[in-house]
Amino acid sequence: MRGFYIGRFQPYHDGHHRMVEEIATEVDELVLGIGSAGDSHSPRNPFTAGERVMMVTKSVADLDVTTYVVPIEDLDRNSVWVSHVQSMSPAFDVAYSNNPLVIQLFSEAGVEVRQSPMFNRDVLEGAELRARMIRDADWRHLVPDPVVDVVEEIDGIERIQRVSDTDANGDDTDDPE
Ligand SMILES: Nc1ncnc2c1ncn2[C@@H]1O[C@H](COP(=O)(O)OP(=O)(O)OP(=O)(O)O)[C@@H](O)[C@H]1O
Ligand SMILES: NC(=O)c1ccc[n+]([C@@H]2O[C@H](COP(=O)(O)O)[C@@H](O)[C@H]2O)c1
Repeated sequence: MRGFYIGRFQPYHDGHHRMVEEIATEVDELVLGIGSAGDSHSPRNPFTAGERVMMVTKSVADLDVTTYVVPIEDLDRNSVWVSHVQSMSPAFDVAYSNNPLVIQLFSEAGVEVRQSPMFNRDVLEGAELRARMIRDADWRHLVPDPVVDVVEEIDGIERIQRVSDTDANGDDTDDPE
């Protein structure tokens, strides 16, 4: 059986990784969708699709499941998003998500959806990780080790601090959703 799990992974963190580890116990193969793949260099989406492909690929390398990492760009039309996903991904039998819109769209399209518990959500949240990166607070213990390496390789802290400087870029704030 093949599963599908999509996130923006800005950045990929230990909450995502816990979810992937749980999914790996239920499926033979797993497609990891890099959502909002066209977005980067903004406070909410600082990292490119390619950079997120590196974070995810290196983090799941040791898991006992075959994985495929597939960037998926956003569409203006929610009603055809599931078809768009299916056109970009290896075929899958079950989708995993805790995102209400994603759950609704897959369910309406007749795709089985499974949810997982939220792990340590007070800190394991992308917005919290990005806020820590911006203010130089400790974030490294909240992500898999390969993500630290990728952020360093791409000079990601300098990037997120620069694009979050409201004097330089006030049009895409990272306010809580
Ligand atoms: N701590 C967590 N435990 C379990 N699932 C999580 C956790 N954090 C996020 N998820 C789930 O992972 C998927 C992808 O989430 P996403 O990439 O938006 O991360 P996020 O931490 O919610 O980031 P952001 O704050 O940037 O929205 C969603 O289904 C989300 O509910
Ligand atoms: N119409 C669309 O393009 C559409 C609809 C639902 C989800 N998505 C994407 O799926 C991903 C869902 O991941 P999150 O759970 O991280 O929000 C996001 O990148 C989101 O933009 C896109």
